[in-house]
Order: sequence, then C-alpha cells, then structure tokens
Amino acid sequence: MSFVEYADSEMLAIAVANELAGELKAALDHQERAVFVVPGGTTPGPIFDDLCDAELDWSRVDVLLSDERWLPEAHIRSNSRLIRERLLTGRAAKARYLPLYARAETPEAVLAELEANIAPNLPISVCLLGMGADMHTASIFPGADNLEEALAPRAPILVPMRAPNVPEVRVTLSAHVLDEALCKHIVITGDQKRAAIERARYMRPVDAPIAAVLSGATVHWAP
Ligand SMILES: O=C1O[C@H](COP(=O)(O)O)[C@@H](O)[C@H](O)[C@H]1O
Repeated sequence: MSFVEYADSEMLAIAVANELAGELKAALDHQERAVFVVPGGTTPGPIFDDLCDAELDWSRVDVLLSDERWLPEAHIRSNSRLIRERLLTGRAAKARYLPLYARAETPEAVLAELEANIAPNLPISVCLLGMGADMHTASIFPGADNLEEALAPRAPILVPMRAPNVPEVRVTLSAHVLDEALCKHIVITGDQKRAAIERARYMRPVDAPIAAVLSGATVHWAP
C-alpha cells in the first residue's frame, strides 16, 4: 500500500476528489461505462461534496456502495441516503445508482436480485473505501457471522452480515470483489485509525478485514 498524508480533512477531500475524478475520466476514455464504488459512514461526505460537480460524463458512471445497512433509504443511518444527498447531486446526479438495498425483511430474500444487477458491471473501475477503528472495511467486520465467506477467494459478490455491536443487519461487497478493483483508495482520519491500519498490515484478514484489500491501495490520511 502507499500512504498519503494531508494537513487536514479539507485538503484530503479536495485532493482525493480530484484523484477520483481523474481516474473515472481515464476509465471512460477506454470503456463505455465506469463502475465507481463508494463507502458510507461518516468520513467520505466532504469528498462527495467536492466530487459531485467534477466535469466528467457522469451519465456513463455506475455508482454503488461498498456496503449497505439494511434500512429504508429515509433512515438517518442509511448509506444510500448519504450517497443521494452528498454525491448524486450536481453534475453527478446523471450517474446511474445501483442500490444494495431493496424492500424486504432480510437481505437474503433479495440477494440474488441485487447481485444480478451488479454482476454484469464488474470489475470495479474505481473503488473508495473507509475503515472503522476496529479495522472493518465495507461491512466486513471482525467477528461477523459470515466473515469467512466474505473473505473467501470465491465468495459471492454480496454477503449479508450480522456483527456484534452493530445495530442493524448489513450487506457488503465481498473482499475479492473490492480487492480486484482497478484503482483502490482508502480514506481515514485521526490517530486511532492511522495506528490501526499500520497494525493491520501485519495481521490476518480474519482479525483485521482491511488487510484483505491493502495490496496496491492508496491510503489517504488526515488528522
Ligand atoms: O459502517 C461503516 O463503517 C465504515 C467506516 O465508517 P466511518 O464512519 O468510520 O468513516 C464505512 O466505510 C462503511 O461504508 C460503513 O457502512
């Protein structure tokens, strides 16, 4: 992995948004459509604010989340809600959104349908990921019920996840789908996450899931 340090979160957001826009444009130079995977959570909002007005042909970009919380879109914790409010606005409103959520009691009930929507678009062209202080990425959590399945080399595209201390059921892209992205970025802030990602380099993905996607990734960090 390579590590890039910024003076503050604002500088990080501007630089990462520029880099992602450049990579999406480059992908669109040699293919009809580009697939852009983005994280939810609290960190990426400012990047989306800068990226949503980038000058590129958003109508040829498919946007999907790295993972979703099994909640209706109107819910305050829905990752889709964040994407719709902060990324799929301005010029980026023309992008095609591929949701990881459909109205159903559990992800298992609609998993095949959701996967069928994503499969023809893989591999991911540009992937932005976040990481929790517990070293989870997407919704691949240490101690989760389907952790081994999500980390398996032949894992399905999507894996439902139930994890200790995580309030809702999740659905996540599996580690190999994320890891095979042509461009991979991880965005983190704060000393705790910096120390965690340094430790993760020497750990097994089963203990530190972020380790499964570190190879070839650029880690962007700000205090
Ligand atoms: O729950 C989630 O956590 C990670 C990290 O989120 P953050 O709030 O610590 O930035 C995020 O990447 C993932 O998409 C999200 O569902």
